[in-house]
Amino acid sequence: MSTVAHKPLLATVMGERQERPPIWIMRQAGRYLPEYRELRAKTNGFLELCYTPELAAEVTLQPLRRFPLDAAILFSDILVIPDALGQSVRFEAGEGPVLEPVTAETIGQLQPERALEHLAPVFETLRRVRAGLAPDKTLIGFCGSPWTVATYMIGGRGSPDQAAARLFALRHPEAFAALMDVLVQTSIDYLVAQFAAGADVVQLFESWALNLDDEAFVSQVIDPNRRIVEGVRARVPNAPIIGFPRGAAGNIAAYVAATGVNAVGLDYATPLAFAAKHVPAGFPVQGNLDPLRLVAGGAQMEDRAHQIIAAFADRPHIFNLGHGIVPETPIAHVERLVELVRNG
Ligand SMILES: Cc1c2[nH]c(c1CCC(=O)O)Cc1[nH]c(c(CCC(=O)O)c1C)Cc1[nH]c(c(CCC(=O)O)c1C)Cc1[nH]c(c(C)c1CCC(=O)O)C2
Repeated sequence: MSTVAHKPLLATVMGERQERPPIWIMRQAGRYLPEYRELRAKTNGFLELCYTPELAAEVTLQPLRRFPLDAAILFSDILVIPDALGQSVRFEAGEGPVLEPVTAETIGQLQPERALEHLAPVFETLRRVRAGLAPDKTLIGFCGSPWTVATYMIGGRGSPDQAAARLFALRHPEAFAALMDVLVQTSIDYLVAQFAAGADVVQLFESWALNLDDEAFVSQVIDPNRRIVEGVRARVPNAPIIGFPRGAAGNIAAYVAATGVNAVGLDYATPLAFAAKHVPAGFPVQGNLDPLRLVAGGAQMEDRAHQIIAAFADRPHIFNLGHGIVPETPIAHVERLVELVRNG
């Protein structure tokens, strides 16, 4: 009889409090690591790296060779979905992603029927990572949530206030609904295939959950995320799902109550006392150290990390940053943080 290895991070997502919080770091594979920069310099572009399973699997595992993290996260990007739908997506050095914006007229030209085949290398990456990962480590897959992906598809790039997409949703409600339908359905298929390829947990990155009034928050964030959770669970019963609605602020309780996610990621601007009060007792949380405290290190990092651990000591808690690690982060600070979370 084979025994299934205990995965502390997966167990925490499923509602089991651990002796010490398991830890992973958003964007843990990336430019703060010299071995990532070295490998990246040998590729022709960021998307090529995402679509080359041998290299993407290697990059996924790099942070786990350095730090005793509890999870690996698939190395890919949320913008492989628009790319798979046939939209032009480029990553310009120093500029971030640049897309050819969709319009009310061109949304009908997206090609959801070709998306999964285009994403086949991602599933191969997951199978390779699974094979190279210790049995007690959790493998996290992910996708961008529909609203966040739509902000890039409509605006053509990142923006401080997502004005282009917010206005589009108000002026072209039917075209916007059609776009969200395509994104919801493609994301369900994509996540189901990630589970089939070995993911233990998936995270929905709703990085632009801010700047929405509460009506738009329901229609643009809560409803699409709930549809994804329901659609995935219809095909993968009890699928473990973390939602990360960055900037949800006062909408956090509604997000938790209505989407059906198992655990909620908190951004670093969410007050600890607010989260403790408004996320129901016993509900798993993830977060939420300011990434700049990890850059600064020392007492600024350590004291706050202890506060976060204490604030969530009475519930299942996954330690993480409140947003992605930044390239300037010293590796020694990451070592110290992981050590502190594991051993105090
Ligand atoms: C909004 C968003 C994107 N991508 C992602 C989000 C949601 C999370 C968040 O809010 O940070 C998610 C993402 N992007 C990447 C991962 C890999 C897994 C991980 O280690 O967490 C994940 C989970 C790799 C990446 N995605 C990107 C890089 C850097 C590209 C490079 O190596 O040149 C990496 C390692 C590029 C990217 N991709 C995106 C932007 C805005 C940029 C440019 C900004 C930047 O460079 O940091 C879109």
